[in-house]
Amino acid sequence: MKLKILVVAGDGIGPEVTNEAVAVLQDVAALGGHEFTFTERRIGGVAIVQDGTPLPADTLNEALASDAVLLGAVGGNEFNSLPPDKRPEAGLLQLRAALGGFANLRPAFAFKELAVNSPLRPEIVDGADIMFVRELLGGLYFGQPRAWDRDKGESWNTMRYTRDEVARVARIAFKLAQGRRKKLTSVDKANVLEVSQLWRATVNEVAAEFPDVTLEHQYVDAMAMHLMNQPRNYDVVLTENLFGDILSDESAVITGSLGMLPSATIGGKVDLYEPVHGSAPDIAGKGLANPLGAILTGAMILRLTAGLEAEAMAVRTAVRTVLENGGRTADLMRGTNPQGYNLLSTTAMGAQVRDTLKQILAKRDTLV
Ligand SMILES: NC(=O)c1ccc[n+]([C@@H]2O[C@H](COP(=O)([O-])OP(=O)(O)OC[C@H]3O[C@@H](n4cnc5c(N)ncnc54)[C@H](O)[C@@H]3O)[C@@H](O)[C@H]2O)c1
Ligand SMILES: CC(C)[C@H](C(=O)O)[C@@H](O)C(=O)O
Ligand SMILES: [Mg+2]
Repeated sequence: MKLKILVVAGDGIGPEVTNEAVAVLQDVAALGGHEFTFTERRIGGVAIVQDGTPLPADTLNEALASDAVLLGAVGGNEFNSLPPDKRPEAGLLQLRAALGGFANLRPAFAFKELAVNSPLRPEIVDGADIMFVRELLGGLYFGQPRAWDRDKGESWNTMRYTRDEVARVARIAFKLAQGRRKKLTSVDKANVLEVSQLWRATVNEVAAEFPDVTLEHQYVDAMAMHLMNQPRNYDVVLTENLFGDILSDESAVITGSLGMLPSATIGGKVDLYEPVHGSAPDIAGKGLANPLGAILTGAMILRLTAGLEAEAMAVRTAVRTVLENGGRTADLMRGTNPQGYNLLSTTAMGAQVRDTLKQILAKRDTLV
């Protein structure tokens, strides 16, 4: 099959981790006789410096002409004094809005090999497998008005949702739950916010279309606690933009590292793929970044945009096998006795995944 992928590697560890994801996808294409083409464009801080804007028109045009966009990360400390609409992060928000994907799927899967990395007890995290569905185009991120009136010493952001915006993302979450363990937890703050009351009422309405799915509601503050106490209780977790941002990073505690988390954004003109983590300025350029979140994001491209389910599974199996064999980036060493593990750089981890993947795909071909 043919696939045109735009790579916007961005800032910090973005280029380091996307390089590894692209190399994995190139191997999948070569071994399977698929034609994947990769184009690179600038976004974020690197684009501010070189083009004067965090989302150059040329990047956006290329994105709109692609089947999928793979983003590394944006942001850096040198931009911290800029107002939000001028920062590298603004380029990412503009890209998300232009591509139109509103359902951001953030799976948090606890590989059992990494249970020891979690500060939670292994018996709590082992087997946890949550699909967060984060609404990505509404809420405080995009609501108007937004401003900081320096003279008055007052600032505003607006949390706004329409019924249709909630219903369309809820339908995606219910459909995902139907294909999984048939449980949906919708997270809001309906005890305080009108927006959350509309959210909850709309989710209840949509639930009537999916009678086989069990729906429960949780307040976001309690959910932050439940996630740590009993992560295995959750299947699909649906929530609005900012709550989803926060809870998905929290789920890094379950998976052992933020560097393990992939994401895919669907429902728009072009699918957008990004690991959940940011540009990690504290470790950028040192070969310390864990590329597995980006590589698993590549697997989501294979599954969701390319429809190559077996190849997506093979990538995941390759990741698991490398972990089983003791391969660890530095972030995955935390909490472990280093003996018995191989400390790998970003590129060495990518290479191990690819070597293992080649073996898996070669075996599969002999079986077919
Ligand atoms: N999608 C994105 O582009 C995105 C997402 C989140 C944050 N950001 C931006 O990134 C910048 C840094 O933000 P932050 O430090 O709060 O969050 P971060 O996700 O960049 O890093 C948080 C912590 O996790 C570690 N970490 C993150 N990814 C890792 C990986 N792959 N391997 C190993 N360790 C990893 C970092 O070293 C750091 O200690 C900010 O400008 C922020 O706005 C961008
Ligand atoms: C960088 C920022 C705009 C982004 C978000 O808040 O959506 C990030 O934290 C994420 O989780 O993708
Ligand atoms: Mg985030």
